[in-house]
Amino acid sequence: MYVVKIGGSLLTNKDGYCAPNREMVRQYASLIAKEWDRLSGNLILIVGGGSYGNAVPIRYNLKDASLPWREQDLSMMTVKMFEWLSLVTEIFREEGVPCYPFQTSGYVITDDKHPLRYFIEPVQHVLETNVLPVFSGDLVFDLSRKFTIFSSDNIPELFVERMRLTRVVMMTDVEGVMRFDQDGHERTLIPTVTKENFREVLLCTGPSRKQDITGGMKNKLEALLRLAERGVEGVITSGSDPEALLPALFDERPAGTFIRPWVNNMRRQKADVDCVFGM
Ligand SMILES: Nc1ncnc2c1ncn2[C@@H]1O[C@H](COP(=O)(O)OP(=O)(O)OP(=O)(O)O)[C@@H](O)[C@H]1O
Ligand SMILES: C=C(C)CCOP(=O)(O)O
Repeated sequence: MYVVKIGGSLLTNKDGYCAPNREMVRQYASLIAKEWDRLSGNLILIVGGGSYGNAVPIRYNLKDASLPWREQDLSMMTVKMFEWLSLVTEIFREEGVPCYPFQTSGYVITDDKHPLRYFIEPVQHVLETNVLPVFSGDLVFDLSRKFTIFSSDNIPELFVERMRLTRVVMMTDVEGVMRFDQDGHERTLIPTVTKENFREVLLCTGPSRKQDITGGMKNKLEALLRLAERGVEGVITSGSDPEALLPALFDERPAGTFIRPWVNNMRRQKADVDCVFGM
């Protein structure tokens, strides 16, 4: 099973308000349509929040339940997110990819931002039907915080216990995880993240330079590190050319930053997991 997250920085104008880049969505849809025989039943798609997921909570004070939000606005994150998921589903359908959108607050409950209970069985049915499951972040209900904003970067971890994930690819608006020189001008790509260097690489990551409330590159890398210690390969790479998707999914050493797992997925059992990062 492969999971690809296409960043909101690619599929929307991230500094706007609910401003989709329909042409980019269509290009990804058409590429996946061409490869559908190979991908159907093996691929889960996640779309980033972009100017939906990161702008709506600011407009309606829903970034955090401690803010003065209004009850009549509680629905707005989910309504707008599902508008975005529906648009993606519609474009994929027009291009010949059968999709099914999942609304995240309907199947996940968190406690202090961490997923506590979630129901993945319907996703397995969608995959068995050779339909592409499509996910996004959302406002989700939280036992200790009332609600929280759940990033699309954290969706892949919901599948790891139930499915044998091979690789999770995150396509975004930079080449991968970059290291900046001291005056912040020169930057070089970090090609590989391992059990040995992940602490140092994490120090290079930070928030997004665009409108973003979920932690930018840092949250992305942390999510992929937790997956690495469950035996899942991770890739962070540029998706400004949608043609980069297939090599990112299938090449042994894809462009961008490769996060090499430090347990063997094939033999992985709970007790085997060598957790040095966070699970
Ligand atoms: N070390 C780093 N290397 C590369 N980018 C970094 C680094 N640290 C922070 N960033 C920022 O992280 C951004 C990518 O994260 P961001 O969450 O904005 O992307 P996305 O996943 O495409 O969007 P969305 O979260 O809306 O889906 C980059 O554009 C950059 O501004
Ligand atoms: C999508 C929501 C609700 C939050 C933001 O999501 P992300 O930009 O995909 O991390």
